[in-house]
Amino acid sequence: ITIRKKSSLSITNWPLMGMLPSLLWNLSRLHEFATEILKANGGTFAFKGPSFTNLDFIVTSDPTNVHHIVTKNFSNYPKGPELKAIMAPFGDVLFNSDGDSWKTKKEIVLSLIKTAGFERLLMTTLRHKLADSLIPVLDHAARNHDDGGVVLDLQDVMKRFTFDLTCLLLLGVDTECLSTSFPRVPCAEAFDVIEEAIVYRHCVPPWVWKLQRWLHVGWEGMTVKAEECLNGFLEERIREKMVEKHAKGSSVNDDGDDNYDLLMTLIVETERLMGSGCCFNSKGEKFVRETVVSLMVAGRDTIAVALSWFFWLVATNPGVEEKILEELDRVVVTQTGEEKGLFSSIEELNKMVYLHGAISETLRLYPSVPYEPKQSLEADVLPSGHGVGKNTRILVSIYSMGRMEEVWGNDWMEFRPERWVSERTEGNNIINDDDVEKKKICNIHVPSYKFAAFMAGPRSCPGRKIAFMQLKNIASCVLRKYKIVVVDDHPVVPLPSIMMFMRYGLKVRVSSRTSKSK
Ligand code: HEM
Repeated sequence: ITIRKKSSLSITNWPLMGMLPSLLWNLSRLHEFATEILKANGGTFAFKGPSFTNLDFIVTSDPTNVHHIVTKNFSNYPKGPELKAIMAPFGDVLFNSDGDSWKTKKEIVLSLIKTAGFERLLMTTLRHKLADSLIPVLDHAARNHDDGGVVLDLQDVMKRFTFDLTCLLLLGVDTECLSTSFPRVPCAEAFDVIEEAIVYRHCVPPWVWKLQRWLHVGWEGMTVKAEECLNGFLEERIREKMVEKHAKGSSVNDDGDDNYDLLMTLIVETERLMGSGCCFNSKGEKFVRETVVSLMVAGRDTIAVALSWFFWLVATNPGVEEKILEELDRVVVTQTGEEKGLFSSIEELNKMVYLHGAISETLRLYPSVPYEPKQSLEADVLPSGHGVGKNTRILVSIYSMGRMEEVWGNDWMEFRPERWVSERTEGNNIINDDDVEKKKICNIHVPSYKFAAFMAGPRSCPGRKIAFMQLKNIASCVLRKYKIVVVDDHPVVPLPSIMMFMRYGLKVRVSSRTSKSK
């Protein structure tokens, strides 16, 4: 794929200030601005910061460059020390680790989530949380629909839902953020404050936030308190589990896959790595806590924002909504004692090919993680011909990658799940168009350096399968039960952030599909 240079759109490189004025001017529409610049410059652009700072970086959306950076020359492009400092409020987590520390953490994380036990735990926890919290909240909103209706911020609902779900999966405790009273939950709020602090640190020179942290003022002052709150919450859970482990003695983890306990497994694995009883000291406890935080960061907001964009795209594309509902009517057949279609089995999820396409299409246009930061170790030359100096910051714009005409065609701006669906006929027989039995409908595979929502190479997302299981189950349950209507004139735009949040949330009204409003 060669990305053609479209026009001469460029950014003025001012003496002393470099290109910073244009960047600041366009900050509120950062993703769009980056995409315009990248399209006009063949997919790669060298940004010059003010001459008195160290703010130069290269931004790219060129799949060939991305393949080079994240796979072929992976060892030359770690996350780098700057990201580590920026993300320090979460601790020494997987996302900001490099080298051996990353390998150890990754191995442990994979041993926790790539198991049949975890998959089963996910399915039962999801079923329980859908029935006990998401549906009651949406039912409550739908009951008042005829009286003008309750306006819900669906993004907030999804964030609360995924926080509860993640804590249940990882720690075995229900934080109950999502209920009709929309309570304030300190550990969830602390998590949000830390995330915002990380965005803030990306935007100001390091000496500013370091000084603020030292003085305990501004965002940094709030962040110190938030870290204490989140760490206190996690440490309490870890200590409880340690006590349980010692009470159980050698029978620990004898429950098999049916009663998988992720925190217990993590403690056992940590002790195997660092020695028995290590989780009672600060080093072992820190390792366990940081592994839990890594999985909270990985699996909470990524899912919440993907669902928010999905519901918005579906609500504003009635043709797509109709096709998803048709597919769900066809494939959701099990009657498990509860309402039909409330919760789907793995076999049913696998048959939701069009829904899978709609979710992939959502992530193409609105990837939960819009940028992937890297920093070169040594000088290099990218396949596009751009020179990379030693210690140069690189930003892969995943958002712009989903909008490149050369990759997605000239209808790249359209939300078209059909892009991801292939209808092959079985055998060589020419078949009738409506001979569905013989038609093999499946999803089209797009290489991960083109569809980069889950990134590519050794650091690609190991939670992709789990993510689709969650997204499809939540999406199918909600769509079958409720019609979602976005409030008139509600502005839906991305927040320029490390996560693809909607700036003003997603204000909607919901009505029950079983009532007259279907
Ligand atoms: C829509 C959902 C999701 C999306 C779009 C997504 C996307 C990504 C991306 C882009 C990365 C690379 C980030 C980086 O290197 O900075 C990543 C890494 C990762 N993801 Fe996901 N993710 C999703 C859900 C999940 C879930 C549900 C889990 C686990 C339960 C998970 C676990 C991880 C882990 C552990 C990493 C770190 C990999 C490493 O550094 O080697 N993700 N994800």
